[in-house]
Amino acid sequence: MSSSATPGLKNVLVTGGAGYIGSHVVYCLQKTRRYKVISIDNHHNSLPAALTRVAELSLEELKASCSPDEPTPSQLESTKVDAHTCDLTDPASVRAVFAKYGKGGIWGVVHIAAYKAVGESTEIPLTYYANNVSATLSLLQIMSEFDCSRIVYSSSATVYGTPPEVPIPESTRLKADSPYGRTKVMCETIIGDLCSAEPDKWQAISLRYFNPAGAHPSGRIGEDPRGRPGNLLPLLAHMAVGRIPDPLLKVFGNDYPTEDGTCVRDYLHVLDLAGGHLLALEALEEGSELNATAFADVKDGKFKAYNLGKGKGMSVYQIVEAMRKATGFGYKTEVVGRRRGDVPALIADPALAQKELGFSAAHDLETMCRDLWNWQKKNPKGYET
Ligand SMILES: O=c1ccn([C@@H]2O[C@H](COP(=O)(O)OP(=O)(O)O[C@H]3O[C@H](CO)[C@H](O)[C@H](O)[C@H]3O)[C@@H](O)[C@H]2O)c(=O)[nH]1
Repeated sequence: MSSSATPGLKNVLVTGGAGYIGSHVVYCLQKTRRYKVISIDNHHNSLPAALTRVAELSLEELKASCSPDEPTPSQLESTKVDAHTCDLTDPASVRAVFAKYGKGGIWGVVHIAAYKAVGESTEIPLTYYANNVSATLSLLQIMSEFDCSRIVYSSSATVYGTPPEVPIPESTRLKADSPYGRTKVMCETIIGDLCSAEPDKWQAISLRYFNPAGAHPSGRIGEDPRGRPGNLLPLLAHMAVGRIPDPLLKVFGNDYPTEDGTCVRDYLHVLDLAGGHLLALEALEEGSELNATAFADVKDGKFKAYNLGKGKGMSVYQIVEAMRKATGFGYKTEVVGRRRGDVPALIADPALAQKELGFSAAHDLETMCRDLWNWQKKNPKGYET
């Protein structure tokens, strides 16, 4: 063990720790007081301030929960993040982070960092393959060198492309429609192959995210996209807070085979999504109950993929209405042509994650929109405020 070990805490490396999902995952890990988080982020689409806020929030919550007693040194340590600004495509700097903790010093990895814009990936595919696939390969090689062989991988509903049916079970064939989606399929394949090749060493869980939204209810951490948001909920939040001149929501198509003609997605609260990562990490703990359940039926290496969604679809118009209620803003909409790459409906079948991990996306749409608006109101310019 390295000198960087804190008794009672497992060291977990989170890639993309300062991002929207990463920061909420780090918060959830810290809340257990069982992990010490190390973060790697290149700040391509995030700011270091996110992790400063997470650490402050965790410390405040810890002190409040201990009071009148003082937190223990291990509890205090769990609220700190060892944050590194480095790029996963640069093996030397990633290796230096692992070297700091030594062989076996990092217990597991939550690998979130990736480029994620579907449209952009069709324009610059090589950048996506390099940043998402090559970087993952390099990370796995470095993990192997340092005897770290537990990984929770951030995948996406995009791996299903246009699914033959909704809700979508994990057994659905993978057939991504974009370079971005194919990077996710490739990384799942690589990780699965590794688990098959060395079944006594590697264990991995891939989490296929549906559409995360919302923010921590404190309004201290949330989504802070650079420039004009491309995704629906942050765009509506930016409109309501006055960041978009002449706000007009372009609805990408109302001629889909859905109830109101607009696309349907499965939106879930980001804290529910982040909680799924905790369950996945627990399932990678040898001897744990979740470990036994998750891998009970696995024959060819310990690799498992789970959908993280609510199992409930919402149309674009339903989302606009929910945000109108949350913000009081009078959204104007205009129907335009379909957006390239959009599919009519993506709804998770979350039964497997519920049964094997005990996962539940408990927050409702109203809470999701309220928390998103609370974050946006308090931070009209995001972390730059
Ligand atoms: O200005 C807008 C923006 C979005 N939409 C619609 O709103 C819905 C949701 O769109 P988002 O861009 O918010 O989300 P997507 O489902 O397209 O994308 C999400 O899911 C993808 C997988 O399907 C990827 O993982 C991606 O990174 C992630 O943001 C879609 O029907 C889209 O057509 C509009 O009508 N107008």
